Amino acid sequence: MNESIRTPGSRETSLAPEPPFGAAARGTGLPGAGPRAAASHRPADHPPVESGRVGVLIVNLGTPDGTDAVSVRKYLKEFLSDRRVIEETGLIWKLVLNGIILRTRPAQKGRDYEKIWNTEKNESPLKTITRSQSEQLAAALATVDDRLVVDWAMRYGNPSMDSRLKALQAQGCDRILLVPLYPQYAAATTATVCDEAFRSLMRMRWQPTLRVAHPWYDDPVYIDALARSIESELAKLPFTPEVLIASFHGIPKEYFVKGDPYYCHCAKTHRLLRARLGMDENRFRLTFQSRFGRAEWLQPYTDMTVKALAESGVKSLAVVTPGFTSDCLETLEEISGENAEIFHHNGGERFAAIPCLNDSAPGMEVIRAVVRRELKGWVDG
Ligand SMILES: C=CC1=C(C)c2cc3[nH]c(cc4nc(cc5[nH]c(cc1n2)c(C)c5CCC(=O)O)C(CCC(=O)O)=C4C)c(C)c3C=C
Ligand SMILES: [Fe+2]
Ligand SMILES: [Fe+2]
Repeated sequence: MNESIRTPGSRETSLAPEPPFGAAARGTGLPGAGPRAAASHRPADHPPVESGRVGVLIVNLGTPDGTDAVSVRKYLKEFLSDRRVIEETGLIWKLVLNGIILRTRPAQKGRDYEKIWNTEKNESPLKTITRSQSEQLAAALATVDDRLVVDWAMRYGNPSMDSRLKALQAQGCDRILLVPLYPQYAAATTATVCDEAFRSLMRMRWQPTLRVAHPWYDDPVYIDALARSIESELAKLPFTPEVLIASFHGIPKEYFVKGDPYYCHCAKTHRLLRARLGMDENRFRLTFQSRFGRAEWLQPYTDMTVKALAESGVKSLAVVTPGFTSDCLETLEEISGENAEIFHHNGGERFAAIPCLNDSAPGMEVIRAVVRRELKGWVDG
């Protein structure tokens, strides 16, 4: 282990429990200084306590457990009942949700999920990729400090945040870094991860100390990884696209008007990436996808831009989705499927969807850089 690294478990003062239960227990025999379990002087009626480890929990949005309508309905109900996602909570919305959306959308979306499903693992790509990111991060951090424990969870569906936070605590993590896997902050994504974490902590007597990673929309490591990935993907294409679109998931315009920084974060990512790629605004466009419902969302809309470009005579187009840490329904079906079709249907000829950073080498560089930065003061090295 790196001698220069000091983590909480290496400090005498963090041993648990101190008097009145008597002298603190020594190490448990696990590598390094932690975790430690209070044993020798613990009163018989006090439960064993482990501490001294540092958890890192990466959290993605969520996904259904299966493509059948029942699984998709369960997932959509949890997702669309979250007030951070749908801020409208009145009776009319409840009637629309239960009477229309949850009756029709699960079967439709189930068919879309079937098109992209990872049949080998029987799960969605979002889950496969998030697990791999967690495993690769764990392997990288194992060489930094053996008290670090890495895990992954989904905000909606499985594995739940509550179950993984409890599992980290049971392994002795009394400090946990939460990493919502969204480079751009939005209340509908980042804030709801925090809400859920604290809901889980509300039920704990001894809460771990929690840190939340700052969004990395303008981090040079992220911009550089995106640029390198785009350049290498474009180099593989048999054509040079006349236009490149950076398509981000949208949010209702009203959320932006009320003060959500999401639009500004996306615009900044796009501006920095455009400068890094040396493209002008006509060649590299910013758009927003995945509109839901009748209200106005952030504009320009991806599908309408794709259609307008094709109609205006653009024959070759590439779309990159920098706001998604992993490929998912919104990139694999909506962009590679629906938007490619819109482009071809309106006169476009060559369309390419550039993969997300996923668990690629540049993608892992970004996650590692974010985690190492946010762990400072807890784990330095
Ligand atoms: C209805 C409101 C929605 C808001 C606001 C919203 C914001 C938002 N979502 C993502 C990332 C993802 N969304 C995904 C799917 C998805 N999103 C919504 C709705 C809102 N999203 C729905 C209903 C769905 C499910 C599919 C559907 O029924 O259309 C996914 C993909 C999940 C998967 O399983 O692959 C991601 C990822 C962000 C980043 C965001 C705000 C910034
Ligand atoms: Fe979404
Ligand atoms: Fe969509």
